[in-house]
Amino acid sequence: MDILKLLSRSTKQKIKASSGKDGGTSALPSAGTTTNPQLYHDTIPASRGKKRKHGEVQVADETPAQVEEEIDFFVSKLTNSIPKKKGLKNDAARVTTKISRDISKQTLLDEDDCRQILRSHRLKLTLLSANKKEKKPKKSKKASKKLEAKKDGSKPLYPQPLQTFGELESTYGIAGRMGDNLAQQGYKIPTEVQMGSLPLLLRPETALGASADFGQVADVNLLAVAPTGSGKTLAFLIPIVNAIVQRRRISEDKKIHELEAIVVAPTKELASQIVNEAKKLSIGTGVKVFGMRKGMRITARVDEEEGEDDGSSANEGGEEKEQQVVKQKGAEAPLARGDILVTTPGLLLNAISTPSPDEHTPLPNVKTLVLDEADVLLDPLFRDQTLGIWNSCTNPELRVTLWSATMGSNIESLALETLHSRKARLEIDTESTIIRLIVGLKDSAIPNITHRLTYAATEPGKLIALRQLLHPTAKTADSTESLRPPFLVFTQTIPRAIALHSELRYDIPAEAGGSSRIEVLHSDLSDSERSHVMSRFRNGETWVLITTDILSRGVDFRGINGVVNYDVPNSGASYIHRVGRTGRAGRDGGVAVTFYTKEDIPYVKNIANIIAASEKQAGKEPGEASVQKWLLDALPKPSKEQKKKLKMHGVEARRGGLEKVGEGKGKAQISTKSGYERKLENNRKGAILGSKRRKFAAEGEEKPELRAEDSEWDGIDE
Ligand SMILES: Nc1ncnc2c1ncn2[C@@H]1O[C@H](COP(=O)(O)OP(=O)(O)OP(=O)(O)O)[C@@H](O)[C@H]1O
Repeated sequence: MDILKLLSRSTKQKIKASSGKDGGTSALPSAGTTTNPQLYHDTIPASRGKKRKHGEVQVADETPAQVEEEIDFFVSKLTNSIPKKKGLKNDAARVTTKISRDISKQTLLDEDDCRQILRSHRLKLTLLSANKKEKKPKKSKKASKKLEAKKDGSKPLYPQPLQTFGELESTYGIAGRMGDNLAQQGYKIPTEVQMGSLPLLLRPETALGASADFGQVADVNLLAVAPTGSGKTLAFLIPIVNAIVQRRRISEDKKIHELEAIVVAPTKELASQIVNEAKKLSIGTGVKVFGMRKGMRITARVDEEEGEDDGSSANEGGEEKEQQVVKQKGAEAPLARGDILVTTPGLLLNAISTPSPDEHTPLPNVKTLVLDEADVLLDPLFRDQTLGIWNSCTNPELRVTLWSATMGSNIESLALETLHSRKARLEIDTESTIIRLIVGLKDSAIPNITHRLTYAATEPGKLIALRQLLHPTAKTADSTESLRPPFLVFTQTIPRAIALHSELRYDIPAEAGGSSRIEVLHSDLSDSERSHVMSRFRNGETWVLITTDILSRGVDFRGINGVVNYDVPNSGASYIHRVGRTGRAGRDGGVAVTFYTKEDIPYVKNIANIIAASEKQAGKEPGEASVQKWLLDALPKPSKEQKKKLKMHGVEARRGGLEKVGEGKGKAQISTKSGYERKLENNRKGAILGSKRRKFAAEGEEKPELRAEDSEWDGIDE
């Protein structure tokens, strides 16, 4: 079925590739081709990149040609689902693994080669130290910069880059079964963030080799800033799963599961995606992964025989092997079992809360804490919840890794401070360091998508423009105005998403599936509705998904052709994450359309700058730029105050619902509260209920029931 044909009501359409190398429909992310997943592979001078032994260096560009992978958004992908039986079924995958293993049986690179390869992939690694900066005498800007680099202890690092997945086994000692699982899923070439982080997290002493002149290689903490869709999930999961597999290998009782790693993510959708990825990686390893659920008890240690928990559902009943129950929440509360817990911060914090508001029950066995979308998790609104979890991890060997495509420098210093103060509190006498890994240009949108910044003048103008994207007409036969499904549409608020959905639900002709092809997802829906909408969109039953910023971060839909910012995002970071839902894993052909009206003019310069930087990275000539220089110059620069207001409340004029076309002045003002205010209100309600509950608990009375919406933080929304 040709969706576009049906959507355009049989209007003939010529699909023009936006940026694909091979032209035609194949350049669309959902149309089938995937290129090298790496975004940056500048050439290395011929004299560089040689191994000291075994001749030629196996730089990523020279790895065996990547097999073009057919992606059909409308057919659920086999390798994306968890195979029911253990073991490799695919001979080709076995052969690939074997080849990669053989390739990588080589010695390590010297520092100079490492530097060249890291540079060619635009990887920058720096060791940051929590040592307080000393006051500097005033000097020229240049001189004082140099001085700071010395005094704050930061130092460039050139660790071994991971060049093939085969090296994971041969050089970094990951379990063979994990290697097989990676091959089975078709991973061949590591992305940049995987190249830079995996050696460090798996075997820092090997990765840093002679360059490791700092003492604390054992507890490498990492802050990674890498583009959207660049494979950060795998980069943080491989080391966690591997560490658990290795520890379990030498453990006397293999049936005991300790909670060893926690992954915190801002939304339920992202958390459940991570659970799924972790399970795929752990097949056949004995590692148990589970997602946090409301009311779950956390135990530090559980015997496998006490009941099976495949992690997909909470396990009822069961007794703890050891009396290390973190929180007793009633006999019928499900017991969380496993080695890796994936959670939103509110859910876990609730599970470990104690009668004292400043204290949480410790999680002594947790050795790795991962903050995915760390900049959101450490944003003032959610900071207390995240730091509450961080500080509850009392293991002296705790390693913390922070990941995002955007990271303010305040997050860096907050992370360093937290490491430092935690160590001081636990009287750990080692230096607090973080290795910062930056891939490409920090805080920028991916270079492999096409951006369109479209002036729609008014709200009705936006609706007309969106309909135009849905119903390409003969006049726009070059398809520059059309957008091929599947695509995502972002609005500023929940009411606007709902209103937009009801505006458009009959825009898809019945013969193309009708209103069932357009859906809406937001945090006011129940958990089951949310996961139902997600799976329908993932397997291609829904073509257009209208949503809020709840889906702007981390969520990975493999074959999305486009993103429409129906409402201008609240910040530059939000733009980067929203548009990063397309063009994943280096795929070409994604389109990001942003509508703006006269109300948005004070705020769009930021977005225009991000687009310009992204296009510059992509090597576009000034003539090809989608934002002309005159527009960049003409747009007003928002003040700090304006930016702050926008981030907190969104565009003022849009804080209600969607203005109904043709209704004149009678606007459909559905709500006057911004998402931020609603969250604050919810958090406040939650805090009041929480303190009431603690009071009751302290007095031995029955606690008041915590309602779902109070007990759980839904993450960023609106
Ligand atoms: N080495 C690889 N080769 C090919 N595909 C990969 C590789 N690593 C990851 N991927 C795929 O890339 C996609 C994006 O990965 P992932 O969701 O981890 O990105 P991310 O960096 O976390 O993005 P975001 O910043 O949006 O959260 C996934 O579909 C994943 O399977």
